[in-house]
Amino acid sequence: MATTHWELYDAIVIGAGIQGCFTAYHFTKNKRKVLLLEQFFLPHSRGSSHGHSRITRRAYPQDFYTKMMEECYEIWAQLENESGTKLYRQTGLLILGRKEEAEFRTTQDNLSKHGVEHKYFNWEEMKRRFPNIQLPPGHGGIWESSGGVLCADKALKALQDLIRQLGGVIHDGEKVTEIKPGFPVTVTTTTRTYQAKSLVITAGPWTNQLLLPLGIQLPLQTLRINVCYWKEKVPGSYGENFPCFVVVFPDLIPHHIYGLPAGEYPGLVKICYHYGNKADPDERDCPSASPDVADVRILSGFVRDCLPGLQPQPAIMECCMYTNTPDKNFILDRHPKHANIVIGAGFSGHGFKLSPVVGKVLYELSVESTPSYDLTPFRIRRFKHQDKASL
Ligand SMILES: Cc1cc2nc3c(=O)[nH]c(=O)nc-3n(C[C@H](O)[C@H](O)[C@H](O)COP(=O)(O)OP(=O)(O)OC[C@H]3O[C@@H](n4cnc5c(N)ncnc54)[C@H](O)[C@@H]3O)c2cc1C
Ligand SMILES: O=C(O)[C@@H]1CCCC=N1
Repeated sequence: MATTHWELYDAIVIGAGIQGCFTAYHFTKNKRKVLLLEQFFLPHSRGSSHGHSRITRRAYPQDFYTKMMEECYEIWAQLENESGTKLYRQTGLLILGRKEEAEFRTTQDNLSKHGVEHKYFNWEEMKRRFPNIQLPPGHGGIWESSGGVLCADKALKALQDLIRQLGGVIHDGEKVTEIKPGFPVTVTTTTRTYQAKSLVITAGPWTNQLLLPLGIQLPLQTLRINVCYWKEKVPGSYGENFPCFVVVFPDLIPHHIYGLPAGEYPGLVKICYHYGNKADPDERDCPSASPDVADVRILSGFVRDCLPGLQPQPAIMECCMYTNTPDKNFILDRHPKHANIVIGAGFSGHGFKLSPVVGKVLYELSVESTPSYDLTPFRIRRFKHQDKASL
């Protein structure tokens, strides 16, 4: 039976992925008592935040993300200073596509509007500057020099160390099994019961499991993503001086492809498809899941045609989870009936870079201070006519 722990926390945060860690970090920075609960022993690789690397960039078609990224870059730098750990490598980033295509053009316009340094390279310029990228005719690249790589595992460790140093409490290996709404909110795990003034749920692909007894289901799709690594034919050709890239070829490939320079594993370039197979996070690796590999076939074709210096079959395949919303925008909101329960979910495969501001906003919602950003695009009520939603 779970024993009761009689300390009243300002907040309990469920889930020590990057969003829960940054939320707990903002609580401790603001001198609030926070308890971060994680079902698995840390570190673990069963959610969405593990692995060595993530892309960071300001290049987005939606200007609310570009705006948020300004402060994200500042907080990432602050975290580097406070932890004494290098977390960001500036590699530059290319968005590859066609000027005539809406998303490509909106991204370029958005960078101009926000004064972000960037350039457009047409097909000939791309060929000259990046001879190891072979684009289809008529395609070009938007170059954003501030794009780069974030060190994901190191960031999680840095945040968890700082949360503890600043007086926050982290309990790993404790799965939350029951939430009793109210003031205070009562949270029971596999070992103990706790109370807090507010609760933040940042449970990644497990979010709807926790929300079911709280009377809502969000329209979230949980996907198993194949994380593929591709071998350089000539060692070093896609390493040090190669940028991150995002491929936006909607006429040829239904979802984005993205890549990061070799470095994580020597001589291997990480290239993934921005879509996967539907999967329950608890059954991600079960042999019965037998995912189809249409994504890997698409990636192989892209590598063969556009990155001729790489072997066109993956050398390593790992696994990660996405939690997608129908519009691929995040959910950052309060529970519709319980105002002291805050939800951060649906990061749709692009939430890592934005986690410093996500954590700040979730903190602000919990302590009822005015959010620093307009949260209209992230509200739960935008789904009120959605089939899968029960709000
Ligand atoms: C292959 C891949 C590549 C990506 N690339 C990029 C990129 O280049 N750039 C970018 O910005 N983003 C990228 N992302 C997206 C980004 O990594 C995610 O948006 C982000 O990690 C989501 O974090 P999270 O904290 O919401 O979820 P998670 O990391 O899944 O964390 C949720 C946590 O909650 C815990 N939990 C769940 N239920 C309970 C419970 N009942 N009790 C206690 N704990 C619980 C889980 O164990 C887990 O640790 C990528 C994602 C993947 C999978
Ligand atoms: O968020 C990112 O930058 C990457 C690349 C584009 C698709 C998803 N993740």
